[in-house]
Amino acid sequence: MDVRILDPRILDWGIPDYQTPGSAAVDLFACIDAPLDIAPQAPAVLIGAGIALSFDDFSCAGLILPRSGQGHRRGLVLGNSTGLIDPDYTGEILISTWNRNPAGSPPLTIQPGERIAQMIFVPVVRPRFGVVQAFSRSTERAAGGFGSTGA
Ligand SMILES: O=c1ccn([C@H]2C[C@H](O)[C@@H](COP(=O)(O)OP(=O)(O)OP(=O)(O)O)O2)c(=O)[nH]1
Repeated sequence: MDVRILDPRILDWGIPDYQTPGSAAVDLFACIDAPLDIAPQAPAVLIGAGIALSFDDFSCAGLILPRSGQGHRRGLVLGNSTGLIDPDYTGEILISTWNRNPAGSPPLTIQPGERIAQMIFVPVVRPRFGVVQAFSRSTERAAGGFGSTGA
């Protein structure tokens, strides 16, 4: 996969980490010029990750996820819950950054180069839909969900 480095500071912040063995994810850095305050419950802010990708083919996509520590401990999560990077997208990867803490909490300050999210790559399956009136195969679960099997 080709990557364009749109912000040269990425090279100092850790592009070698993109190949860390054992890590499933690529950390994404906040490419901002100065510390950025994000108020609790304010509309999500788009922060550039300083990279653009060219996927080798359309069999893979990227998913942007929160970092556990940032989200659980600090309250810094994604305004879109999960970001989907389509394999035909060649623009800068953007991180929808949201402070989920209660109104009245102090703002969260994002530092330039801070790792605010992470991205994984997943295979894409493209099932061919055949439109039917009823399914020919039955299952034990059928339409049961949302706790239908117990707590
Ligand atoms: O967190 C994100 C989510 C999306 N994108 C980029 C890559 C993605 O391929 C494109 C479109 O995202 P998506 O398909 O989720 O957006 P949409 O709201 O469905 O708009 P579109 O009509 O552009 O598909 O925006 C990001 O950079 N970061």
